[in-house]
Amino acid sequence: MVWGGLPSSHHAAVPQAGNARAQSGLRDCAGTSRTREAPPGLIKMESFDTLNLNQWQKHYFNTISNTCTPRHRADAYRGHILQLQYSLAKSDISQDCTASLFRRCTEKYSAIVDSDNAETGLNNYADSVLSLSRCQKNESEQWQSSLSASSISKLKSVQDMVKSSSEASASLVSAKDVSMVIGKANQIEISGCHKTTPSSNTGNSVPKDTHLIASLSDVALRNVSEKYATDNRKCQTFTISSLNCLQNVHQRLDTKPGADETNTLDSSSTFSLTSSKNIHCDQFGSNEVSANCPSMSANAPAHAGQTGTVSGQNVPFGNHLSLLAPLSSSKRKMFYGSGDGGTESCNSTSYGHFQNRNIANSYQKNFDGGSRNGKYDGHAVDEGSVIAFKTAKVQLYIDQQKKFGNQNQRPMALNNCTKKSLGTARSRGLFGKFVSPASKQDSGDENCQMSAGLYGNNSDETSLPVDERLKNLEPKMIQLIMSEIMDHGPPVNWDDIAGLEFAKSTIKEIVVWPMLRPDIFTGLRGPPKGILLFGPPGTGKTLIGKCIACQSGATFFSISASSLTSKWVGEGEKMVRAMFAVARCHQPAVIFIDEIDSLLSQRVDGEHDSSRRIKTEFLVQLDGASTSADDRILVVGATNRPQEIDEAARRRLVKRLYIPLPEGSARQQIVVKLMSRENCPLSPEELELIIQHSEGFSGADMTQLCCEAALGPIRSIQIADISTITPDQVRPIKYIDFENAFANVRPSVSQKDLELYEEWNKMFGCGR
Ligand SMILES: Nc1ncnc2c1ncn2[C@@H]1O[C@H](COP(=O)(O)OP(=O)(O)OP(=O)(O)O)[C@@H](O)[C@H]1O
Ligand SMILES: [Mg+2]
Repeated sequence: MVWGGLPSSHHAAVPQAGNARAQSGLRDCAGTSRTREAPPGLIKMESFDTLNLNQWQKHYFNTISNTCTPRHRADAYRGHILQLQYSLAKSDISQDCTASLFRRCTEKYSAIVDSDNAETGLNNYADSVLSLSRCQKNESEQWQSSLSASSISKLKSVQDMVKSSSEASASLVSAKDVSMVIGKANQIEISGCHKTTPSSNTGNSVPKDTHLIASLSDVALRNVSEKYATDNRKCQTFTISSLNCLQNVHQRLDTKPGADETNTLDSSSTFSLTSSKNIHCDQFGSNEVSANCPSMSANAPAHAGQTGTVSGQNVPFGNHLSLLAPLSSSKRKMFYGSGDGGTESCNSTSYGHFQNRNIANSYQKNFDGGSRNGKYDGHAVDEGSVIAFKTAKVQLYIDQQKKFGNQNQRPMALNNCTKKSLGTARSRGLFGKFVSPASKQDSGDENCQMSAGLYGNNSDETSLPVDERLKNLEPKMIQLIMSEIMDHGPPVNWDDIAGLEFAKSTIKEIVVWPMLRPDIFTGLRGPPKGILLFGPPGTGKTLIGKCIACQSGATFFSISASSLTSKWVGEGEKMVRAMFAVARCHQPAVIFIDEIDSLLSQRVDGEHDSSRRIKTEFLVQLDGASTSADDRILVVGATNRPQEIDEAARRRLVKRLYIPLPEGSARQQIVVKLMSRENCPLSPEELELIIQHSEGFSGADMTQLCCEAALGPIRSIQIADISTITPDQVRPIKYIDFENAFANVRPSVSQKDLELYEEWNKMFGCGR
């Protein structure tokens, strides 16, 4: 065996026997019988080819040579390591031996690589670079940042801004420049351009009736940190520091007399801090301020106890702080929102409207401690949810979704009903702004957005449910029904309808009660699917429709036949389908079709195809294969031409109620009601005479008669005096005015027409 280049001292550790012995010797090199570790070069000859041997020897020589550079030695040890890996892979040496040798080689290798000694190590590259750089001239020591508070304040633009903001009575800080952080400590920190440091409770108390106005941040309030703790609430400390440099928000600490002292933030006095806890304002100019207050409130007077109020929403003190610059009233309104005044416990959190998402997000993000449920617009807000501004309608919709679920997607109730009108019954009136139904889809209209959200039409709220029944319908039609046709008229009561007792009681029986008690009105007692109100013009048919809308509690769709046929030429039947589909989603629903004769007139030869399709679709929807017996959709039609209605439609409008001309008592009711709002001291005899003279008048005629009589006193005034006379100088309405009015107002219904109605009522009517 030849161990090339190995020093004799190492030979003792070399296995002297053959291959097997050599292997066992290597394997035992870390064992007890041979305690001496084999040097890196101890590898049996037979396991190496010549090349490896040469390399090994070379490496070994390099490691022991004093003349070798650190780099050569490092290479040598790296070579040893590779050789060991190679030998281990070939099972030429034992694992124990490999581990031992590895450790030694690695240590030595690392010692060379990591050493920054220029003679023995390699880790000195940086030194040379640094020494090189040290030779270069470096001016960094002379450099100073210009971004210091003093240098910034010297800038002309900053000074101008400070000056203008000082002069301004209102702050320029907007909520969007303010952020809040809520931490665990019992502190609220409001930081402006200076670093915020919570102050200790060592400030001077604000004397009563003292008004301090501070100019807050010239850079606006960038960070408002609200630190809040669930525990130790009684000694919460609110710290407003670094206020001396805050130029833009005027803060008035207003200590008011009362059971507790009140501190008011915000120069417009809309935000107040009232708390039994301590409020400190440090560095407030030269003043230090602290005051004890019972609660914190916005737009609210001082409250004793733990609860503050944000615009009607009670806020547990310490859970909510929004430092507002005096905002414009609209912005402030948005910020505060309109709360419901509901009381929350001290462990819950209330939010007003957060005008700025950042605030809300920051607030929400950093909310720590206390109850996890808060209130938003009077509705629960879970922790983690992002508070974003929602309109009341959208919020109401969300609430109703929670309440009714997908089954009953009623939108919102107004006066116990939701009224929707299509076409003629729009509330915009004569001078209302034209709203294109098409453009509404893309507009930011709230209703539109809501309906888009409702029906999953490319809205932000795509997560909202899409009703299966609406999937095949055109979104624009659904949106039209949901938003463009919405109408909220003045509420109408049953008492507003004079006379017509039979019709009213029948409608209550058919419409109102089944809506209220659907569990009782089932089977044979189930309500009819259609009602027809027919009678002379001006007798109150449309009025009844409005009353149903308000009193039934159902979703109310008021649709004009002409709008179906004119606006959607060729698409009228789709519109009808969409209307029923939407109504089905909003059960119980009432579809009121005024002048139904124009929609469901008798089908004749040569009729336009589109109107025929509309009729067919309507009949199918009203009582067809696609209609479920459980659907609680009532169609109420009104017409003064009942004889023109198609017989198939007539059959489906099961209850056909005659709405006749008002009787004497009803006419008297109308006159008394209308005159009660005027200065009209009519005697009973005079009233009786008026009723006698108005035989054959419709309700509309009676209304017109009263309007005409009411003009009598005005006509008696000299034209020259019209411009100067005061309302109380106008004389009362007298009987003579009615007499004159009778000369101008005639009954609008002829006797011949009346006979036709009577006849039709006898044939098809359900009334007396
Ligand atoms: N029974 C009534 N009680 C009180 N007011 C009535 C009554 N009937 C009619 N009026 C008055 O007449 C006006 C018109 O009534 P309404 O529009 O309901 O008539 P209509 O039956 O629908 O007529 P048309 O068949 O021409 O549509 C009402 O706004 C109301 O002022
Ligand atoms: Mg009418």
